[in-house]
Amino acid sequence: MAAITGQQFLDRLQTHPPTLYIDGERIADPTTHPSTRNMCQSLAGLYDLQHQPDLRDALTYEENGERHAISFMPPRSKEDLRRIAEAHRIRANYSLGFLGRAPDYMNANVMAAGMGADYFGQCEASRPGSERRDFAANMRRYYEFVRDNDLCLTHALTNPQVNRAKQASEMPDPYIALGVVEETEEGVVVRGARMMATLPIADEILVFPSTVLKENADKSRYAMGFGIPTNTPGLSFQCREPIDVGRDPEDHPLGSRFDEQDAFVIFDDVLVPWERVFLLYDVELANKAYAGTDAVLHMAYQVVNLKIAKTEAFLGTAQSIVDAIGSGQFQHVQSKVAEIIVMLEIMKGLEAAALADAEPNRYGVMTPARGPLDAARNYYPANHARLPELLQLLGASGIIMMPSKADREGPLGEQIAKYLQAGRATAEERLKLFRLAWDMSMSSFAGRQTLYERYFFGDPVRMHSALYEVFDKQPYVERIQAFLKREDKREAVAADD
Ligand SMILES: Cc1cc2c(cc1C)N(C[C@H](O)[C@H](O)[C@H](O)COP(=O)(O)OP(=O)(O)OC[C@H]1O[C@@H](n3cnc4c(N)ncnc43)[C@H](O)[C@@H]1O)c1[nH]c(=O)[nH]c(=O)c1N2
Ligand SMILES: O=C(O)Cc1ccc(O)cc1
Repeated sequence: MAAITGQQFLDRLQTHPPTLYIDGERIADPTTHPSTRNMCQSLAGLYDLQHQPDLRDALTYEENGERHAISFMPPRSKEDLRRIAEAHRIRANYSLGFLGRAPDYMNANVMAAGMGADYFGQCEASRPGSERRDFAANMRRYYEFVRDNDLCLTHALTNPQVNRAKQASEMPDPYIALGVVEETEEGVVVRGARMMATLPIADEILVFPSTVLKENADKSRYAMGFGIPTNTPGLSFQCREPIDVGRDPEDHPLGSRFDEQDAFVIFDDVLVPWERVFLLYDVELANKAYAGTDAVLHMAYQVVNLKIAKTEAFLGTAQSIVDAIGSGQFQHVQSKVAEIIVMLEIMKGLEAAALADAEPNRYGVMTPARGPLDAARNYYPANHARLPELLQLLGASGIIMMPSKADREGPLGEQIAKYLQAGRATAEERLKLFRLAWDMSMSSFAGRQTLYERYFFGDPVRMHSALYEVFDKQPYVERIQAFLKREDKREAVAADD
């Protein structure tokens, strides 16, 4: 198989549904359940893009006579990276950048991990040469399996938020955090939970090392990496309250389409077959897994392109509001739109710098530069919340006074058409626009987005610390030291009389 169609995605999900629970109910078929079916359709639409004749070349690449999604392509040159970025942006525009975890993100993860599979071979529990316990071979095969079947992946890294002052082993129960219970002939049995998996409507879950395991020991039952089907026995996804509440897309233009869901993941003695194990017990390897394979950089490259598309959507919406209500001559209004332009140009500049300074990594994969990507993934979470705030400031009461489609078609329809028209738009056009602005800035969909942007790449506090640790500050310290020691010549120049 190769790049799949939307229908193939839906068929697969219907025949192998993940064990999802929403509001106390087991979801037998996510493709038809009211809380999840629209999201399934949106994902199907995203898969269909790669078969659209005008996009096929941009979104897929050929390998061994098959066409695969381009986000699986190991970039070998800057031109490859540029093509991947273009595909990320095309796919991001499908959701105006509001689908945080479209499959491209995890595709970038498994591509980089697959290319850097030797990293996992260093694990002491790995048995190179053995058919099932060779972790490097397992990681390589898993990448090919995911690519060849165009699988949709979710992932879960963090432990339950029980007590952040304690290590996993110090919790009230040793299996609150996900841990290995035993090894068997077939694989490892794991028990416990992971806090967050966005897009549980997926074929597989990748359980990778928790961002930073604070274990004191070198070896830990909590250090692990594996990938298994989302319908594996013993695995359950407790979903959060749905945001898609069945409203017309005209009323909830984003929430009715792109509720990607977030789930708490429970592993009730789940057997992970040996051939799906990539890392075990090794705390140091676990803590560095994303950096050691450069997966974090390829994921960040997808992210920076996605956030460019999202910022462009905020800019387009902001300016449409300004145009609709005729506020563009006010200087503070111009200044607010200019703020979005500045954010956009910063993100575009960082993306361009990451590409310009890309270099092949130790596995021969052309890898975007770390510095600009680290800047982007620290900058955007800190500044994103200003974007919905700016829409609120520009739209004011218009963002709340938005009769629905049913209202427009109801007894007050004529009055609504008259009083809620805009200087340069009919009431219908104006209300559709303001509904979008509301879903970007005010609704529960927007609220979840704001939290997502703050945390999806990790805790910003610890990300800043990590940047502080890795960034080489010494040359700048030395420059200042040299300046402080400089003794300039101070003789007066003789006056020229
Ligand atoms: C909407 C959404 C969606 C997702 C995710 C989050 C959200 C909000 N995440 C999880 C994300 O990786 C996670 O939120 C961050 O890593 C932060 O971890 P916690 O949420 O557990 O906060 P945590 O509980 O660690 O922090 C809470 C507060 O305590 C502070 N704190 C805690 N420990 C600290 C320490 N040691 N030092 C300093 N400060 C500390 C933090 O700074 C913060 O203010 C996720 N993950 C994933 O694996 N897959 C996914 O798909 C998603 N999806
Ligand atoms: O934990 C990391 O080091 C990188 C990372 C962060 C978020 C994520 O979703 C995947 C990887």
